[in-house]
Amino acid sequence: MSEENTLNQYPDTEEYDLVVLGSGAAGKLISWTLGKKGMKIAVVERQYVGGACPNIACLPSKNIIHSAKVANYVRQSESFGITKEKWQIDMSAVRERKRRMVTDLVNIHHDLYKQSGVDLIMGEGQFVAPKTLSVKSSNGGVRILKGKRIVINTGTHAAIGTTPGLQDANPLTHVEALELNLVPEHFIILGGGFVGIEFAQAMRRFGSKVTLIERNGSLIHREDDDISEELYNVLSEEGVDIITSAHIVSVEGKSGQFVKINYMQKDMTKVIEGSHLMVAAGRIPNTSGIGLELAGIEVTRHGYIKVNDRLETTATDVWAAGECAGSPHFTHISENDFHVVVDNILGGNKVTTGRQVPFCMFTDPELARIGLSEKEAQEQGVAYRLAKIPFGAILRTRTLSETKGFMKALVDTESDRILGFCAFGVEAGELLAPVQVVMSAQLPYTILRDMIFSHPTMAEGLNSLFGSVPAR
Ligand SMILES: Cc1cc2nc3c(=O)[nH]c(=O)nc-3n(C[C@H](O)[C@H](O)[C@H](O)COP(=O)(O)OP(=O)(O)OC[C@H]3O[C@@H](n4cnc5c(N)ncnc54)[C@H](O)[C@@H]3O)c2cc1C
Ligand SMILES: NC(=O)c1ccc[n+]([C@@H]2O[C@H](COP(=O)([O-])OP(=O)(O)OC[C@H]3O[C@@H](n4cnc5c(N)ncnc54)[C@H](O)[C@@H]3O)[C@@H](O)[C@H]2O)c1
Repeated sequence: MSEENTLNQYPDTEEYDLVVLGSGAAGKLISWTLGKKGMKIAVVERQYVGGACPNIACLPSKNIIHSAKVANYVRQSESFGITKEKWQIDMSAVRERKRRMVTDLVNIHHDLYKQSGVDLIMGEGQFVAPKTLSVKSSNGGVRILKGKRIVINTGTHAAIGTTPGLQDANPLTHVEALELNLVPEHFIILGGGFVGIEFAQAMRRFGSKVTLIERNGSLIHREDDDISEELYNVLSEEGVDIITSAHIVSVEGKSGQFVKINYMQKDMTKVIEGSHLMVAAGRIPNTSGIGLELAGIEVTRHGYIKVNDRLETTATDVWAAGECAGSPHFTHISENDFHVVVDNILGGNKVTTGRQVPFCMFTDPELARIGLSEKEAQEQGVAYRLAKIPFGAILRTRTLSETKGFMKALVDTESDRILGFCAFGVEAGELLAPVQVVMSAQLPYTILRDMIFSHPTMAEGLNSLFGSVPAR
């Protein structure tokens, strides 16, 4: 549709310098940054002010996971010399702590929108023409917004799949699981990836019987085998039942009452029954039904918005950022997408190519990784020297009674550059940062080997790890 036709069809169109569809990590930061520079900006958000991270994903899940960790400490308190009489889990109070945090975070977001002068418009947005969106609010009102530029940051949602009976079982996703006000009797989780694993440990620590079902031969199957095995051991020791190589055939019952999972494992038909069912089987981009085709915006085979390394879509002056653009599914990456888009809107040429993608899975202990894994190095034919030490070798872990796990580093055989680092142990996520800095500055591993770190801190482990790199 031509610009003239659009204006004829929608005479009340409101004009903006920039319209952002979806207020995820990238979208909100782009809007606040450019809003403060004087651009006239509208952000369209249908439900979650600030996006998934503060409302239904990273932060509330880590809040609940921390309550579960406290429960675990209380359970083991005698081993720390603290005796207890009676204790119990009050899931309503657990949920209340999480809800208070979310409310505080949402209020902070509202303040930041006000300070930046950005119009936050609550409603469901969809394209009706190039760079033109209709926004339907919950009270039925419709507004038409046209942007000189558009950023799409609509995120993803949990994939439920087409397994017979699964939809009808009303399974929980992470959204509903974070709102539980009781401890499920038997919590079954489909999917042994990040979401499934983090929830499995937390719910077990609250006292549920937990069964984690994964279709691949191991948990987080893309990681190195020693990591998957150690994780399996940690979860099993805590009493999580893990079923791998399972093909779910059908589901019966309703989550919250009674569910029955019929599955095949090694050509055998098996059944598992429980009280609650959660699906954590991957993500689907929020890109269908939003009129992308009316705006010249193409999607990939998997429904992600097609972008180049500047995050430009197939339509001029339209960018996509975060998960909907197929960027790695982490908040810090969506935040990095914000830098790429803002830089490009302001005339720069920042790209996504070659950026670091660190991650931390918030099990206890944590799993953190940056750069190449051994699997990836082998697949790519990259030669490496391997250093690996148990977490028990770090004296700090002894003071905490948290000696489980190990860390390893891959160092280039020709130079002293660090190719990859992986830690599965207490505070692993915090150990990632110094290694990343060294990698990013292209410094030799010997910097970490020889650095004087305070004693007794976890960082001392980096002296030991890099002290064990085989000589060239
Ligand atoms: C349980 C869980 C835990 C996680 N934990 C972590 C973690 O610890 N660390 C980490 O880095 N990552 C974590 N992630 C991933 C992380 O949440 C996402 O990568 C992150 O939120 C980035 O999302 P985004 O910017 O792409 O968009 P989102 O934050 O998903 O925002 C998209 C927004 O667009 C809105 N929207 C969608 N369609 C429309 C429409 N048509 N009209 C109006 N609004 C619309 C949505 O309501 C939403 O608010 C977790 C994910 C899950 C599910
Ligand atoms: N700490 C963090 O940073 C964090 C935490 C949670 C989520 N996330 C992000 O969110 C993304 C999505 O997480 P996720 O766990 O939903 O997806 P995922 O892709 O990480 O894991 C999904 C798992 O479900 C399995 N699966 C799929 N269908 C199945 C079926 N029918 N039966 C059994 N198993 C099945 C897959 O094989 C896979 O192992 C993650 O990849 C990650 O990027 C990050």
